[in-house]
Amino acid sequence: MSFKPKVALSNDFLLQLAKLPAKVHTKVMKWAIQFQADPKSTGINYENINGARDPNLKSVRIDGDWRGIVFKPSAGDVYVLLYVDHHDDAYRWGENRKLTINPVTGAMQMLTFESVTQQVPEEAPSTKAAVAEGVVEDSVATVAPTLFGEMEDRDLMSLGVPQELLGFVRSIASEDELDAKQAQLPMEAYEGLFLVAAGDTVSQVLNARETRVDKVIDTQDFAAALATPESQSRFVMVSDDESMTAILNAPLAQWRVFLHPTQKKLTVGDRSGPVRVLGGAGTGKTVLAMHRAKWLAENRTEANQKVLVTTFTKNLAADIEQNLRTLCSSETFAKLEVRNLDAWVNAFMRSRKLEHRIVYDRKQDAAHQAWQAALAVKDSALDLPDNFYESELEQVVLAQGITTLDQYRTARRTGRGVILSRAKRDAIWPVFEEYRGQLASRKLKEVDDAYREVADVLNAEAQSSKPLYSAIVADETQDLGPQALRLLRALVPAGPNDLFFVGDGHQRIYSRNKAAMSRCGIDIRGRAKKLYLNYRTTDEIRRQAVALLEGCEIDDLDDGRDETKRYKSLSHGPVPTVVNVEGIEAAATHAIEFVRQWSAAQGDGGPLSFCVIASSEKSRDAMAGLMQAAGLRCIAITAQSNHADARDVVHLATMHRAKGLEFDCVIVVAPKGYLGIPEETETQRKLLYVALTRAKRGAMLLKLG
Ligand SMILES: Nc1ncnc2c1ncn2[C@@H]1O[C@H](COP(=O)(O)OP(=O)(O)OP(=O)(O)O)[C@@H](O)[C@H]1O
Repeated sequence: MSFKPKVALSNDFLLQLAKLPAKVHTKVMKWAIQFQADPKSTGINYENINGARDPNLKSVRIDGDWRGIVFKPSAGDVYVLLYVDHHDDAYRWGENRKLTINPVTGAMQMLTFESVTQQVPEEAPSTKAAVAEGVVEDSVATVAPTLFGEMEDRDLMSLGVPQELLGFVRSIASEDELDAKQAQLPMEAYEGLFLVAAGDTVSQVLNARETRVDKVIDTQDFAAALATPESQSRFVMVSDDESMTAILNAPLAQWRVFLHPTQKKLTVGDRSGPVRVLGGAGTGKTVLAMHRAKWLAENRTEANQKVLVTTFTKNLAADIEQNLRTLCSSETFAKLEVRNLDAWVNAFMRSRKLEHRIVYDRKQDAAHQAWQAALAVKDSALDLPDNFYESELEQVVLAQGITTLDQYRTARRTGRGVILSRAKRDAIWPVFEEYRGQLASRKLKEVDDAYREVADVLNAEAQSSKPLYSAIVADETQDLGPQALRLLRALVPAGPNDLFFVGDGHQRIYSRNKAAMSRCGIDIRGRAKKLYLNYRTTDEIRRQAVALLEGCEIDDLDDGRDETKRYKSLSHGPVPTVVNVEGIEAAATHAIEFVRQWSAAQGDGGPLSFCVIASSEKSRDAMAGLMQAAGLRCIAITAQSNHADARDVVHLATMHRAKGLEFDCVIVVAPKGYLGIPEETETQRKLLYVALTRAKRGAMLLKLG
């Protein structure tokens, strides 16, 4: 019996493919599809690479001067397409690479020999530029204190450090040096090392990763190595023309194919109950949520059921839906329902002939009148300002679903500042009662009340009707308040794979929606996970954004706290500029200059995407007018239109509307006051964090005086 050889592609190959001129791209694609079908074809001539570090790397002629580099071990039937380039460049690339298997984790790892070559400190000139394999370790360890010098080989390798890089890693003396060497390390090794540098033990890291290192590894078995989540974060096995074509056609959509090992582990397999995944901006939470939803739809959803994928913002839901459409087959997509929670609750109420409309803004129209009428009944002897009543309504009455005076008398009011005696509560309550009455007479309902009442309906029907959904996947969980979480809890019966939440306390921009999952009937104990690596933003932008949150408390969506220390970015770029400007005209001048400079620097590398992110619709529109007058095409991102991927325009968005989106470059325009005393400007600072972290490459913060 003959088996088809295993064929895989590397992420480097795809990145390189994306850079090729269109004509060559087509030829390489055609060749790669044939190669996938039969890598043993007599038409493929594998040539040795003289001076190669790895005898298993071969060169193959694709067309004219173009060469592919393929991994073809002497034993076993595995072929990996690693790289493509002009003849000389491809050979040079191949000479300096080696594909190995980590003897502890079993992961396939690509070594670059420039990185294995050590620059040893001046004190040890005799070993300068020695190769790491066994040579440098002792000399380095004695020269200066290092971060990982004391660690056992096995511990380092279990974090993902290749055996050949043990000396290289042991020489690292500071976190900055580790960051500078990031590109030379496998992703899992870099991540493991910075977590250890931040204070985690090796077993904490391995437990959190759900990685077992007690198996015997055959370091020649590349077929087995390809099956590890670490290998799959950089290599993908391709078994038919169709999947090969799909991958080659979108070489830059790496998120579809190469998941971070933690993303991969959380995507597949059963979980015994609700899962919560935390991660700073750009750590791939939405990507994970989409892959998990796909897996649940394909594997744990009956024919007449669906997976509900939900989030807070309407235009982010539209974005997710569009991406899921391309990620999934049509059969799978048919088992998904993507909708922001407000829209979902609205549709449910209509389907049940509940005629109330939902109040989204208490400052407008009928809701405003209702609120004013309610304030009119307040007890002036209490001497409490109007905004006290509004925050009490949002943070206590609506958040906790309080509907009677008795409940209000005993309500938790932690963090509210003002202490209220029973008599005062009795005097305040009529305002809230009046407000609900005023709303009801106008056929209106606060959104939290709508969530609560729908949850009550669902709970009452739970025994008698089949659940609508097999599972729920929620993005932006930090902006779903307690009643929203209770509603999600009521939508699926408690059990394996029921609820999957991703979110980030740094991005909590609706402070009224602060909720602890455990107090909403959602128990995540043993299923609380984290993503650490920022795939979107340069580390320079990430640091700048994080610095703005100094002094702010970041929660973990439950009763604990998150911290910023353990997050890192994979890419680097210029430090964002922060400029004080007087007036919107000056802000527009800086923004125009920024767009022109970045566009000029990009040359013919393809247009960049830009977004001006403003603190209000008014300043967004003023910036649009001024930039348009200077000849730049501008387009506003609204709840209805979300063309964030268009590249020949400058997008403009409010901070709330920009959530979840991303652009090459971002210009943030905010009043200086946003950076006032941290305790008083937490929400504003989080808005700035969200806005800045929308940028992939360049960012500027304009502080309006
Ligand atoms: N495994 C991956 N490989 C390559 N790119 C990835 C991967 N995961 C995520 N990305 C990319 O990183 C960027 C951020 O991903 P995503 O939007 O999922 O992050 P997020 O944590 O939801 O961000 P935020 O909370 O800031 O909105 C996107 O461009 C996405 O395509």
